[in-house]
Amino acid sequence: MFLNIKDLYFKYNNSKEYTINKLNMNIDRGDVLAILGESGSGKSTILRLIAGLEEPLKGSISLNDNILMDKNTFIMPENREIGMVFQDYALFPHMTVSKNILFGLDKMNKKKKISRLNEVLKLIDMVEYKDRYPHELSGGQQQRIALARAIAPRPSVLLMDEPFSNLDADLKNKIRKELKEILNKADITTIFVTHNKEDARAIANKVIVLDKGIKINKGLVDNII
Ligand SMILES: Nc1ncnc2c1ncn2[C@@H]1O[C@H](COP(=O)(O)OP(=O)(O)OP(=O)(O)O)[C@@H](O)[C@H]1O
Repeated sequence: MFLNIKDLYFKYNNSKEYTINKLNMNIDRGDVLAILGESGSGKSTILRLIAGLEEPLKGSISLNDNILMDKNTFIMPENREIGMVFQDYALFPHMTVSKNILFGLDKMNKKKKISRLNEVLKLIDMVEYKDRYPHELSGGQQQRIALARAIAPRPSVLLMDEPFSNLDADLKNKIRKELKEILNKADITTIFVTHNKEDARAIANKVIVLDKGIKINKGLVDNII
């Protein structure tokens, strides 16, 4: 297995109960996994734990045979090779599309950076938008830029928090299709969280269902929802 989470427990400082309660989860390379659950079930918290933005109380997380965290180890977020697309996209408003995407590529030399920038712009079909600012883009376009920025450094895993929550209902079908195509083309292992079964069905091949921080079901999308 590619990403392995074992007996993970987590609690926010001001909370009495575990937010994540003995979570076990595996994902294979190339999977697109949906974490499905109601508001407050702990979906975003799982992504933050995988990304290293929160520290679990107990358990372990490993990626591609490297331990990201266990009782002796804690790899910092910037060293985890994980890309994240936040619910509000978190684009830098004062930077153009190109600058936003280049931001994650600071370790590459200039020639490689430009070549990777052009590659991801083509992948998301937005070459002609490269000099625009985020406020000059639609919600769906901003989402694609956030996606391009996250995958530009070729992370091992892509995490997406509620990728459709900010989008117009009419646009949803189109954007679901686009996102699925981009993820297929980029061939990237992905975990995304959603409260919407249709989102999970449209994009994911596997799903886990979460209730109050506890995994209650898992499997192939076709068998579960
Ligand atoms: N920074 C925080 N401090 C304290 N409690 C928090 C914090 N962030 C989240 N929580 C609590 O942890 C629980 C899980 O939150 P989380 O955001 O992971 O849920 P979620 O399933 O992603 O919800 P939503 O679908 O509404 O985004 C909730 O009860 C929430 O109130």
